[in-house]
Amino acid sequence: MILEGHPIVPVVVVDDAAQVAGLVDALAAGGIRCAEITLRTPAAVAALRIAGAVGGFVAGAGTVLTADDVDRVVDAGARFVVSPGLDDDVVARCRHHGVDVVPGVATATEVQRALRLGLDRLKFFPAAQLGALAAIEALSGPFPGVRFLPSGGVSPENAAAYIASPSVFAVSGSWMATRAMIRDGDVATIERVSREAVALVTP
Ligand SMILES: O=C[C@H](O)COP(=O)(O)O
Ligand SMILES: CC(=O)C(=O)O
Repeated sequence: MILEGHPIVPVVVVDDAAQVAGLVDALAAGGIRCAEITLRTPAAVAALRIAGAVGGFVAGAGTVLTADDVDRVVDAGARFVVSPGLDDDVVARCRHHGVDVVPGVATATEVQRALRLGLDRLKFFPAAQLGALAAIEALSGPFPGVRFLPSGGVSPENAAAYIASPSVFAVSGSWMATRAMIRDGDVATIERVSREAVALVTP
C-alpha cells in the first residue's frame, strides 16, 4: 500500500493549479510527502498532474466517485485513490489500473462489503460525526484485521489519539492546508502547521 509510512494524508481543495507547486513544497518542507487532491474543483486534475510529477511526493486523488474519474486521475498520475464511500465500479477500475484504493465506509455493513472486495485499509468518513475513535475501536472488535484512515474533524486536538490506535493506519484532514491557505498562497502557515502535525503523530 503506497500510503505505508505516511501517517498524515492532507485532503486538499485546489482552486488554481498554479498554487500546487507551492503547496507541495510547503507540505514537504513540513515533513508531509503525500496529499489527496480532491476532485471538487475544475483545477483538480491539472493540479494532480503537477503534484504527481514531483519526485519523492505521493500524489493521490480524492472525491473519486466513478470509474471515469478513476481513468482521469490515473492518467494524471494519481498513485492512490480515495472515495467518500464504497463503490464497486471505482474499486474495480482501480484494480484494473493497479492503483491503491481507499474507499470510505461508515457502517459495519460497508466494512463487510469492503472485505468481500478484498480491501482492509478503509477510510472512516465522516469520522467525527460517526463517533470518532470510539466508533473505530468498536468496529475493530468484529474486524480486527481492518485498519482505518479517519477523515472529517481530525485536528491537532485529536490526531495523536487517533494515530495511537492500532486500528488506525493514518489520519487525514484539511487542517494543515485549508482551501483558504492554499488560495492565499500562505505557504509559511502550511509548512508550520504541517511540521506541528508531524510532531503530533510521531512517537
Ligand atoms: O475528506 C474529508 C474532508 O474533506 C476532510 O475533512 P476536514 O475538513 O474535517 O479535515
Ligand atoms: C471525503 C472523501 O473521502 C473524499 O472526498 O474523497
